[in-house]
Amino acid sequence: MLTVENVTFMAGKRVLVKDVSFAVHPGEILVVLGANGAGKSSLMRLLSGEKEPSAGTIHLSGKLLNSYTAKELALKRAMMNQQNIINLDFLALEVVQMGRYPHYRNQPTPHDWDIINQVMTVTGISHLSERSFLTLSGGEQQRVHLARVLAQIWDTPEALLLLDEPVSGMDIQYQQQTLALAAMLAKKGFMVITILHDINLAAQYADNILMLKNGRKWYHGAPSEILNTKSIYDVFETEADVFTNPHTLQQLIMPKNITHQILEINLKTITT
Ligand SMILES: Nc1ncnc2c1ncn2[C@@H]1O[C@H](COP(=O)(O)OP(=O)(O)OP(=O)(O)O)[C@@H](O)[C@H]1O
Repeated sequence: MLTVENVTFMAGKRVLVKDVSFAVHPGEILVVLGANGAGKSSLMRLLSGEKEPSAGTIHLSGKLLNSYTAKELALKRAMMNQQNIINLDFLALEVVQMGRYPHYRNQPTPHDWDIINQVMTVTGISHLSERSFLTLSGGEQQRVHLARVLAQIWDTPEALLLLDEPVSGMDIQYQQQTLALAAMLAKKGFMVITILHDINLAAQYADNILMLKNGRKWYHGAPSEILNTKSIYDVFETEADVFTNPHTLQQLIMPKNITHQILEINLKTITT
């Protein structure tokens, strides 16, 4: 279980995360939503142990997150960052292999290779294994990074999987596959926390949603409880219609067309 209690994070005098509390249980997929600059990535950096809270505590499996050694943490949580920059000329296979580094000494064992092959299959990148990472498209690179992160924790159920905008560069097929995979891992006992910008994907795949605004927890609960016109306006300052999909009973969010507002602004600029 992951327990976040009254966590605040400051960079200098700037408050990026303010007094946030929530818990995630094994088997749960939590989606973090919020406007640009709301503090989502800052929160993820705290949950991964990359940054320490300025106040409050984070416990992973009952132990204070910051008391884990780097090696222990590498076996208990994996994080896919928003920007994964690799400038060296590695093969896609070598990038995925990096995810297994914490598990072996000199060479990957047959078990490690088995996992590397499995994660490359489920992320649809087996055919890219001998390609130079630098020559891959944005969406392909993202899937290679996802495979690398999955390789790290694939054989550790109850591990914490942190995904910061994992599907942003992916086409609709891989968006669905990636989130279905995350949901499947949650069902196997992993704790999955993912930042998404697409509220419809959140409605489709989240067990719970955490909506942040100005670094604070604004809403937290099941999609059916918290996704509505008011919460979307509160958090995104955007008017949207929220329907219920008659087949799945999940929310469908349709932002209102605001072309007329933009035209008004442009018109004013042009005529002054
Ligand atoms: N080191 C820092 N020093 C000062 N301000 C920072 C620092 N890091 C982030 N910020 C600011 O804190 C706010 C939250 O940033 P964060 O990256 O967590 O937002 P986010 O919700 O992930 O946004 P996005 O959706 O655009 O990725 C932003 O306004 C950002 O400019």
